[in-house]
Amino acid sequence: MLESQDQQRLKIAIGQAQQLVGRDSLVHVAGEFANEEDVHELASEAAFNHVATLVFPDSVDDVRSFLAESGFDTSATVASTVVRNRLARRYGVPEESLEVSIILASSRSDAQVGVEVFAVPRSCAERAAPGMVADERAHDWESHLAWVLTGDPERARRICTEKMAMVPDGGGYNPHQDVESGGRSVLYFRAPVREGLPARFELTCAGHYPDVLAAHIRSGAEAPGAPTKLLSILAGHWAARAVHVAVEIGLCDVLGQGPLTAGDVAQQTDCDPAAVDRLLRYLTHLGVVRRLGENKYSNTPLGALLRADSPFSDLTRMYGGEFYDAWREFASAVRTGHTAFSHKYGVEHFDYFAERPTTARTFDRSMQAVTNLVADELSRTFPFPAGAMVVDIGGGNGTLLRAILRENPEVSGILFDREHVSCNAVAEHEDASYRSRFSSVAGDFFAEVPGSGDIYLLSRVLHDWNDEDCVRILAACRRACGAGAELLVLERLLPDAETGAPDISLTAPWDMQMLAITGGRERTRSEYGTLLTKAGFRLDEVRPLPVDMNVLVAVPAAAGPDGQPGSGVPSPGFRAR
Ligand SMILES: C[S@@+](CC[C@H](N)C(=O)[O-])C[C@H]1O[C@@H](n2cnc3c(N)ncnc32)[C@H](O)[C@@H]1O
Repeated sequence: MLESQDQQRLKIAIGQAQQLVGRDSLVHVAGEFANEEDVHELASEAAFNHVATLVFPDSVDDVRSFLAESGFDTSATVASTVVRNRLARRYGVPEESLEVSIILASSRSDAQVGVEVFAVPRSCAERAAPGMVADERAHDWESHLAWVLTGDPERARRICTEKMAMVPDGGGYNPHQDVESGGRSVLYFRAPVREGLPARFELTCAGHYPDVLAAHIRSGAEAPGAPTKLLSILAGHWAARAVHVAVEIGLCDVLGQGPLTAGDVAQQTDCDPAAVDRLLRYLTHLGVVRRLGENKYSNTPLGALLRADSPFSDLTRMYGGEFYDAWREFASAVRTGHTAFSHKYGVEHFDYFAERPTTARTFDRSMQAVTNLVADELSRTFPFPAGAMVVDIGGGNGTLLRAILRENPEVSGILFDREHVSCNAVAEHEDASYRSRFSSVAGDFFAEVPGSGDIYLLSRVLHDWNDEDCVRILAACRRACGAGAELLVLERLLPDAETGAPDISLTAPWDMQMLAITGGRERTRSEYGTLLTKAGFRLDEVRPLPVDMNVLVAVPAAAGPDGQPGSGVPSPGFRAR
């Protein structure tokens, strides 16, 4: 069924499309810029194509039926990648948890009246991110107007930004669309708000224009919004502090019991009512909480992640605690190349944890936040073969190994980590159903790692270390593993420079975290390939995982480290596929 809000949304999109069809539609939306000669020229080279909107039906067929009843023919459904990615980022959920379909529709009476509908089944949206439906309906972030260009895209881009006060808002190239014309390029803009029209514009044209796209994406950072953007960057640590304080005072825990007023929250957290009122307003702005009727607040999906039962609350404590204090010394890290952490505490962070059991536990739990998001997908991508022995090197408290052992009842696992970490981990797995298949070994991965493995895991270990140390860790794995073993390296990847695409992933900020805290770095695929080769492995393939993570699959090369023959005990030759 289509709820009345969605019916209304589709009716509005159809009405706008009917209104905009025709040669002068761009002039129509140009508002105070409608008299510019250039705008008229651009309008003559830009055919209105569609109005896009997002709805939450029971099923995609409900959208088709509604459009058919409204006099529209619909195309085959296509899976969306761009809108799905944006929604996943906005709500902090894995992309895989969202089904987003695209339905293109054109009016039977005038084929130029086009509507593009993004449809997310309501049950899927509510399951993945409770509150998404209401948020999207309230803010209308995904609606846009689209034109197809026949003229020069660079000229069009300049007219839009210089003559129509539009702000570049990303773009892309899809080689799979319009294949016979060399693919399709898309430029996105944010436009001055015009009463009743979406504030996002899309210009598309056949062909690939890498220089135009690069200039457009670059200028997004330099556009008239730059001062505002700079101010919000400078205020970035206020956001991190506010979220950290929300965790410290247990704000999201009390809101987890149900909607509360600022006064209730202040009372239950033992804080100043006026200050909490203002904090809640800022947390609303950040999307952590949402304001309901009767001056009550509730957690958004983001706020729910900050409750004490979520490892993200431990991550927040780490980032807002020792790591935040270390970041004050970031200038020293940039000047010397040595970690800000060691400047602050006089010792590197893993040694610091070894001396402080409580902080170490918080760190180990904090690692679970991301590991939980990738563990299931890894188990799905690699059906670990029955009888295999999985060795998780630097496996922390065993979250990843636990997911693998639960999912694969015929698989056994060894958790390998430093003494203080593996001791804690054993206790955590004591009552688990897979206990008889789980063992924990303490040691130092620079010296030696367990030798009986068929599949070795290095999850978010290598990015903690410099190249030289990585080769030492990998070489220890290479010495331990037999010819038929496999090594799975889980890491984020920096883009290889030659793609020229802007890096909007989480990898670049995390590279700074590695510089400040661990002394390691994030790397490109080819940089990991080089390290693996040096240690006697061959990088075979890379597969994506949620939250910008990847699994790099490597196998022992014929020669061992630095060209020496491998010396590991031969394994039975299990393959993780
Ligand atoms: C960033 S954590 C990753 C934890 C886990 N693999 C995950 O992905 O959630 C890095 C791990 O390496 C471990 N580690 C650091 N130095 C080590 C060493 N010399 N030998 C063994 N483990 C070490 C740390 O204790 C920590 O658990």
